Amino acid sequence: MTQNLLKLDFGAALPEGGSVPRNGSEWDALEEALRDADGWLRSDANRRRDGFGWLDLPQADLAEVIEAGQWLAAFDAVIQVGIGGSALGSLMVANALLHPCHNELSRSERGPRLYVADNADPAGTRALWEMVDPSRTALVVVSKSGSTAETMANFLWLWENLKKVLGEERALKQLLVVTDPEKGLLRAFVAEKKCRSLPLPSTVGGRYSVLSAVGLAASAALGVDVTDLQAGARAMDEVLLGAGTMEENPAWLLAGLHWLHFLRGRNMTVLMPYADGLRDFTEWFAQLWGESLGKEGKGSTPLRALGAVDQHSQVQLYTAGPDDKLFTIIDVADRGERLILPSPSDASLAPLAYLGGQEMGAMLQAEARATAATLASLGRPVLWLEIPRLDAFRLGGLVYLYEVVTALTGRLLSVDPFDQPGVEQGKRFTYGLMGRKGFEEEGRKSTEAFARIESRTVSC
Ligand SMILES: O=P(O)(O)OC[C@H]1O[C@](O)(CO)[C@@H](O)[C@@H]1O
Repeated sequence: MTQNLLKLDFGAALPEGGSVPRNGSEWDALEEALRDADGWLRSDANRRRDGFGWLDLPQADLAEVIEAGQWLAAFDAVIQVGIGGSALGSLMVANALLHPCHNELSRSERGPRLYVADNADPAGTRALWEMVDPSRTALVVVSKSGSTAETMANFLWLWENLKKVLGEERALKQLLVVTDPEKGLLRAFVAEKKCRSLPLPSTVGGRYSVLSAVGLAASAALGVDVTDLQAGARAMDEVLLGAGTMEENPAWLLAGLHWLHFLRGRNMTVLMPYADGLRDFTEWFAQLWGESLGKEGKGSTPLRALGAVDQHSQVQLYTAGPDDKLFTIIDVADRGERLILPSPSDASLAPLAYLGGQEMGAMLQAEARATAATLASLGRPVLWLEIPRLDAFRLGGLVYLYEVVTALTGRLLSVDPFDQPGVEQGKRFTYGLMGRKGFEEEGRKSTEAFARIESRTVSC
């Protein structure tokens, strides 16, 4: 039974551009491997293991999250402090479902403005603080580990300033902490201060946490129907559970095609939605894909693109550069918004008559089709992923789909899609360079390694 979640056209993404090979072929072997990978992902043995907890989020009770969202909605502004998986999810949901204008922070007619402090850049943090009225602002600090330096730096500075303006007692009433239910520095802070908190289940990894309080609390405050978002993920899960071939199962298909193109040297994947609202979906995907699969020298590079914007920036490379990419063009069939273009009234603009009477969204869709057709005509592997409209239900489905695709692809690559050991060295070097006690050796090693970089210089 279709759930009207999406349509995925893959005719031009089959290796060698041919039909689906059968009978003991590479495709059959791959399908078998995907069946195993799916079994591994959904096995009872793994279900409670670290990293697998996101599979349960579509069924989770959202009462606490919705209550927190209602509490946050009473403020004029919500500052979410977090980085990576502790920020990208909220940004993606808010920018997809509310005012999808990629040059401005999310806001909704009804709810508060959402500000996301997701970098330790003093200019950004100061500017953000100066945009809000502290007495009408809630601070939401999100960190699974509770110790990420950038998040803690922003939290310390914003929390101390909030306390300075409001006094601790009142400031505590405007604070929400989202972190591990048992461990970590922030959990200790909650215990000490008895402030509001929501758990990020310990079996859920940061980049797989958008359908938890991490992505949903602020989204709910802005008026996003988080119940519908979750229902979309559940509907996608039902589709995937009921589909036992690559042609029926969009997760197996996407994971399988990425694998087949890896083997053929295409280790970059371009996600190019033709909708401003999905710009941050590509940012969210980039962390999910890159941090899950980039291991042991394997993995594929996620390239963020936005249609039609990157037609005027990257498409030259996509059409005439190296044939090392798999493309996914995402289109939204019904954009809701309609802008009919006027016929030019100025004589000098007469050559634009072809635009007159056109609907801008139809033009954007024509551009999406034209880009996909161009790539296909050049033999570049391209997928066409179409969602009926960009609403909470479809976004929930898309999010869950890509989480499953990423986990299955990790299994095919024989890497652990749920850890990220490669990020730790940089953090230790940072602590060393900042003079953190116990990291002296890391500081020395980092300075030594950096000396190689600055051993040769040209400056002007
Ligand atoms: O939620 P935390 O623990 O602050 O981590 C933030 C992000 O940093 C990382 O650990 C990478 O350094 C990501 O995996 C994670 O999403």
